[in-house]
Amino acid sequence: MEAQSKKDMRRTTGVQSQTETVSINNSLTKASLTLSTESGRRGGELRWHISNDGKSKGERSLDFDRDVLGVEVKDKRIKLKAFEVLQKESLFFGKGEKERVRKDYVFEMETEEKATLWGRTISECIESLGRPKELFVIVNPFGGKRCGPKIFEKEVKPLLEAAGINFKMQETRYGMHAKEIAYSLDLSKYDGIACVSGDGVVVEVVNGLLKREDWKQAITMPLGIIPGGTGNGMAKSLLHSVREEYSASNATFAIVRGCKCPLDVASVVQGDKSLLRIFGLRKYDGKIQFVPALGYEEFGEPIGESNKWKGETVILQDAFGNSGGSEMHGYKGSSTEFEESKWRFINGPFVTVWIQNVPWASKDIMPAPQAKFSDGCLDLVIVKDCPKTVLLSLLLSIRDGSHVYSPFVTYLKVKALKLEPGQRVGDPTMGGIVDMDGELIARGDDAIHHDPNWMDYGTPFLMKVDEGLATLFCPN
Ligand SMILES: Nc1ncnc2c1ncn2[C@@H]1O[C@H](COP(=O)(O)OP(=O)(O)OP(=O)(O)O)[C@@H](O)[C@H]1O
Repeated sequence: MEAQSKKDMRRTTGVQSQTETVSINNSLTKASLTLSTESGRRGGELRWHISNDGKSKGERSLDFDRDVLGVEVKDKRIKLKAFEVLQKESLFFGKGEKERVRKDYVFEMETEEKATLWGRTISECIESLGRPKELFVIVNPFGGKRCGPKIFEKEVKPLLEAAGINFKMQETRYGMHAKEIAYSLDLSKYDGIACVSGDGVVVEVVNGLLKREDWKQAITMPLGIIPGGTGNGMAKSLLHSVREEYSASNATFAIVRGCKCPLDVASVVQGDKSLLRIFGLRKYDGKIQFVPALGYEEFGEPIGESNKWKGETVILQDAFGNSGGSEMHGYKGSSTEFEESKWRFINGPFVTVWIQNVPWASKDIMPAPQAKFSDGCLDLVIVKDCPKTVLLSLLLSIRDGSHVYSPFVTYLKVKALKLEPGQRVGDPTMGGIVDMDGELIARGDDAIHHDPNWMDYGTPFLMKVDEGLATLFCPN
């Protein structure tokens, strides 16, 4: 009989179910273990009756993919380590974002053999989901409110342990350390790199991977983002897309589950300097030239032949910021040429220009509601010069993305973009500030301290996108 059950459970297509008597909290009930195979992916759930004083109180179930971190068997007992959804009810809007809670369910089977068999079956089912087994975790102790190490200890580590994921954790010791780590890490030992940080450290990791000789392979390493900084637009964008509550533990669970999605990588070129960035040029005054994406060809004005953008030679810096010249290895930026494309332009004055690849710039600012992780486009959001009262309401509406309906906002998708920084709006003697992922990269005023790493404010920037070059762990 047991051999037969085992054989049934191991069939690889369709749906199989088996029911057993189990004891939960000293009360006997029936539980069904169901396995299914859909498009080669195995799924499964455990479902059981709840009763009180002999009266049925309905059913409960745990889906191994969506709700369970791991399983443990001891003697006749099976422990399912769950991280299950509690649907929060919002007073005004019905169902709110999904909140998860950590809970263990212990099922006592009739015999040790039955517990071993079900435990093994559940464990095999979870293993077939393609979850990571070994993770490298980078923690920025100086990100945001400097809570990275605490977030790791309290929220990340317990979930990784419950899921049986081995990890090596390293705190960054100085700026750009994450880039160095990604540059030299033995990637063959890991199934992913998780960052407990803001978006800045994730960008460093992408840049570090792209500087490697083996960058083509290295950039396929899945990256996980657990919010621990001030600018956590990526984590917010990922969780919000599936209505999951924005939290470090939900972001960790997305990594545990092992679903992946592609991520566009934007390269930014300025003469012989170059930066690779995922998204996020936040403030800019001046002129914009662009190659519109399909469906956005009517935006702006056409550029005459004589003013056409000619492109620039891409010479990247090496992993640690030194210009390497032609002998340098690593990724050389997007190779798509736009010289023959139909460039268009929009001139200022602008109040703000946002260039995003993800909808959220931080946990409560959504400048680009239409942005997609991997559509090969940059979302360009231009706030034109407008009265101060309008600007104030725009700044408020940017929290839910409704600013895009304002007549003072132009929103379009572009394939390539050239920025020519101009003077600050309202003060022709001052230049603006170019800020990327919250990091100052160029400024046009007479700053007392001029950082040698800043780009030249007067020289145009060219941005291009490499569609789906990197890979992210995502919640679904
Ligand atoms: N130990 C450290 N000491 C100083 N700087 C560090 C350290 N570790 C990382 N950094 C730098 O901190 C910067 C910001 O990191 P991160 O994105 O994690 O946090 P953040 O709070 O969102 O920051 P920001 O809002 O400034 O982008 C990165 O540029 C990184 O190089």
